[in-house]
Amino acid sequence: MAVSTIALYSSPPSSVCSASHQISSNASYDLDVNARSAPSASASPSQKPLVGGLSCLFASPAIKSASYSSGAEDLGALWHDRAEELGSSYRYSSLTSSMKRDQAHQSPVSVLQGLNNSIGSGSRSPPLRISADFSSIRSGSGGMFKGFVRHALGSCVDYESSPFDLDVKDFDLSSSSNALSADELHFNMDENFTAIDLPAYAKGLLSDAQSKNSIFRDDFVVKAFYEAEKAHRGQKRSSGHPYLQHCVETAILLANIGASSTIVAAGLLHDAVDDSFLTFDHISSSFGAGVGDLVEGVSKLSQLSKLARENNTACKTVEADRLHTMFLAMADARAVLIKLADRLHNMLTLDALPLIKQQRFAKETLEIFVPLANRLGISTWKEQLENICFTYLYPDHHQELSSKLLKSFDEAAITSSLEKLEEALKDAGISYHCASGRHKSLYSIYSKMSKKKLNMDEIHDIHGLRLIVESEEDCYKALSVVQQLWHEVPERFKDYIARPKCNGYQSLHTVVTGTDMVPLEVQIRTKEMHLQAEYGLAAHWRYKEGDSQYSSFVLQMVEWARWVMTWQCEAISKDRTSVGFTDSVKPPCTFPTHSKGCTFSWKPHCDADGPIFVIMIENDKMSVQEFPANSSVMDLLETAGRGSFRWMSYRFPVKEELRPRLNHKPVSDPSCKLKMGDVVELTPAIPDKSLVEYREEIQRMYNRGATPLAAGPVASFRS
Ligand SMILES: Nc1nc2c(ncn2[C@@H]2O[C@H](COP(=O)(O)OP(=O)(O)OP(=O)(O)O)[C@@H](O)[C@H]2O)c(=O)[nH]1
Ligand SMILES: Nc1ncnc2c1ncn2[C@@H]1O[C@H](COP(=O)(O)OP(=O)(O)OP(=O)(O)O)[C@@H](O)[C@H]1O
Repeated sequence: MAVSTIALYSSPPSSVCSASHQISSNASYDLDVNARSAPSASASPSQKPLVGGLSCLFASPAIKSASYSSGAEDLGALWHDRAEELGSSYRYSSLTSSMKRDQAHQSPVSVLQGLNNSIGSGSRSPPLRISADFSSIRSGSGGMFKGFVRHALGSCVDYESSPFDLDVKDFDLSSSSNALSADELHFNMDENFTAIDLPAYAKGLLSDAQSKNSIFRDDFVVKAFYEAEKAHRGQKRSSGHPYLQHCVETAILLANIGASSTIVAAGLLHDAVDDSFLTFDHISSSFGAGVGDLVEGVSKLSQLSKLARENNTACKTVEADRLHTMFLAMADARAVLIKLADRLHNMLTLDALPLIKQQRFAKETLEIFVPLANRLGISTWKEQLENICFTYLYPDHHQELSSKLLKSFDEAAITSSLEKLEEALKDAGISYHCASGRHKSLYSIYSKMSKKKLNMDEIHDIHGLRLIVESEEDCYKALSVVQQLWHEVPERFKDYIARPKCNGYQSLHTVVTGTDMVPLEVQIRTKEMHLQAEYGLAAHWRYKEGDSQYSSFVLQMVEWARWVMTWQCEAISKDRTSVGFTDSVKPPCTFPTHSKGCTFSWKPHCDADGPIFVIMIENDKMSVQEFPANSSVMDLLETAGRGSFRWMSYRFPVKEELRPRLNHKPVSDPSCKLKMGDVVELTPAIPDKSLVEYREEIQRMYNRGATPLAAGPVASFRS
């Protein structure tokens, strides 16, 4: 079966998203990544197919606005960095907690809490390839980070005096202009649970989501929408837009890559616990532990990301690498996906924040989230994130490059070249699996120019075609078709089939002068070679990360995470099956279930000695530490202790006693085992002031030649 895909961006960029389209040379050559999407005049950015590595080329705020007409720009720039901006943006109203709870009880969602719990068994639509019973997955405490989160958020919640104060006219919901009216909202749940219970702006959001993706008509997802509305009622983002809008846009991004209803529901609820009185347990009991665990996982990732951002942790390569690994290994890979969608929407609406914060978030996104999207193989999101970061971090370079490229991007040339190639292949009787074309993204061009010290004319793959054929022989036959169609640029031919790269990468590359003299890089490979180039040793994510030496632990984990993505996201799964990847029905390695039974979490079974990465906070400084498998808190204290012999100048080591807290709770049993992503805070048992006094006392004694006494305050030290 052949699949033709071209995903391009129009110039001017206002049609970037709606220009995504496919060419089916045969009706059965369908690669409909938006299978569930309702027809929509304005496709969202994430409706672009993943095949071919799509790029969002123009990420400047103005252009973004033009591009994301389906919703994102309507939010304006609304990101509220909850933990950082609480004072300025959120406030408590005069409502007391109990009043808030009462209010919650009267909300439509309380009606739902009595619904049959089977609704909470995860997805109404069955998982794509393997059926999984999420209801059997329990989260344990369900609130490990809750105290931490509460503490961090402080007075973050802005409860309006009336949940219905918000009126649709207060918000720019132009994205809903073509949406259904509230009366037409689709759901079919409890008869007491009607659209009338929703404030007008929320009805607009729901109908808008339903018009974009039919998964928002799924009862389970609608129920999650109501719960999210209840949780965020009255809350606004920095720009004044309702917080719920962010949750819905995050969920739409997930829906548009074909995520299951469990993931979409968790996307709607991803901030519900951190920002309201809802608990993980409540979410688990209402929606099943699958959703509860995901929301908890996202919350934990958010906290770690905030810590890392505040400490600028990821600026060090080693720690950044550890963070990438930790993020993937500590949580269900689907939680990482939700966190990425959350970050993408926040980046799309970054304008509302002050410059310094825009840059801090852009830097963190580039250091942590882009590599995660790369590792998960979500290339559309990766490229959008990169391009947005580029705009904020290097506005001058971005401006310069985009103005040059505006002139040279020629997607019409790619479309016509692809058509021409397909026609010629047909005439020559060469069958192929997939033919695709892509523009290189602005940021990718910028990176390549910086890394290789090239100017723009020296980048030959700004426009590229890729052909996946059946056999090696067909590769060469197709090459000669290409050579007959166009002029080859001298010295640009590479035969990585005859001479594979060290990592095993195989493909034929040539650069031709295509239609209108646009240089066109053509890659030709078999599907086995392609799988190697996407998922194997020569995987694109590894190629893009450079020369890193990965432990088998990291490699297995990424492979696992990608497999989960394939399994859980229709679009990615179609991408793989279009080139004949059939192994996606089973994990690439025999992984056991997660300790709490979660089949989506990675566990280093194949390599039981894989390291554990732990966040250590000592003297208010955060670091990511690596420990061998099965290490305990005691082992960590030993390591920390080694760095804590503070007064070596006294010629005897004095180590302050450290009081560890594990995930915000005092440690009662230091032999307890550390887990990936644990946060260990080390605080001296002795207050700072006393330490100074003790130090002076010891110094005095030492000067007098006396032995430090074991009695009194000095007893608090142990060497
Ligand atoms: N997945 C994967 N792709 C690769 C690898 N090496 C090269 N490629 C692809 O091949 C393209 C060009 O590779 P080469 O022909 O070797 O070109 P180059 O010398 O690296 O640079 P240019 O010729 O300037 O593009 C890259 O843009 C990638 O798309 C690899 O190890 N893995
Ligand atoms: N000629 C091509 N045709 C179709 N897709 C391509 C082509 N070259 C690369 N791609 C895909 O485009 C996506 C974006 O790749 P990107 O342009 O960032 O890097 P690259 O071209 O693969 O590498 P480099 O920047 O080192 O040349 C990836 O999914 C990649 O596999």
